[in-house]
Amino acid sequence: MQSCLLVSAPLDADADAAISIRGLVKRYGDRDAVAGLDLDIRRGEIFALLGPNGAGKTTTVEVLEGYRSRDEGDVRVLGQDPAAGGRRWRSRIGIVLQSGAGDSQLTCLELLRAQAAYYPDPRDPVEVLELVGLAEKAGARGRSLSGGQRRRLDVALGIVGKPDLLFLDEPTTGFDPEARRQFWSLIRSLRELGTTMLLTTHYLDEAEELADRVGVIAGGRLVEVAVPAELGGRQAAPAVVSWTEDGVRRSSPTPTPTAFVAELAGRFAGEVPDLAVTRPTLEDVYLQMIGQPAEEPAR
Ligand SMILES: Nc1ncnc2c1ncn2[C@@H]1O[C@H](COP(=O)(O)OP(=O)(O)OP(=O)(O)O)[C@@H](O)[C@H]1O
Repeated sequence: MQSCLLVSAPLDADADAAISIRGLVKRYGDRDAVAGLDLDIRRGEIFALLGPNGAGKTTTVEVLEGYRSRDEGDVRVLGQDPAAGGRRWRSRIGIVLQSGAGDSQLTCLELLRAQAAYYPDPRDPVEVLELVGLAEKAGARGRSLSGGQRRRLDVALGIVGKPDLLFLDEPTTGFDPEARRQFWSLIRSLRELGTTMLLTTHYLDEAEELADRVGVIAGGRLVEVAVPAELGGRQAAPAVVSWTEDGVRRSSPTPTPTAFVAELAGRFAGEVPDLAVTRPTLEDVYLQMIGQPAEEPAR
């Protein structure tokens, strides 16, 4: 039995993973929007899918949600093929789309109650409003909410069914910095409750802050999957030590920054002016991976 599993594991989707994808292909006409994608997302994990516009993120996620057909490949979401997922399977999945239900005439609580009625074992709508920080807006109509509050309502609607797996599509677009931080803390609370999350985002700091692992997709292919700190060999990349000397900003890459700084400190006999030790950011390695320069050239 064991040897059989070992032989077949690389080819077959993993039924124990929250999401397992093998050889996914989706074509629009003669164009491959997704061109042979393999990925496993573990239960309880927060996974961020990164990629430039048109990379294939939405197409992939829609296949996983059961809203888009595929041309090739084996896909399992919570152990089911989403193309054949029934009502019971769907009730275990939550989806937070880019544009939500914020314009509704119903109040927040009414909306949540209506949504909860579709699920066999929903969360208490009042508790969900508290969890997303909208308790005081229970009686407010969706259209009276601010942009950030509407997004929280979208998340509330996505989680009221107590999903095992939550899809979040660019959840914090348009948030102010404080609202984003509050939202991140909400996502962490959901993780503590055991929810697996697949997040697409264009914010690299968001991926770094939240994700256990990130996957970079470009041209319909997965370029790399790694924990954020290790993407693109970041951890092993040489540090860059920068300082100011004789009024000039200097910098030097070094594999041994501690020794380098000690030597500098000796030379300056005390504080090294404007000393900084940096390593490539997630954004640096991401832009390199997708073939973009780290900084836009001046026009
Ligand atoms: N319904 C469709 N018909 C034809 N082509 C499509 C369709 N949907 C997507 N595409 C194409 O498939 C490719 C992948 O699109 P997709 O929306 O999956 O990218 P994305 O990574 O989600 O982009 P974004 O970051 O802009 O949301 C793009 O070239 C897009 O133009």
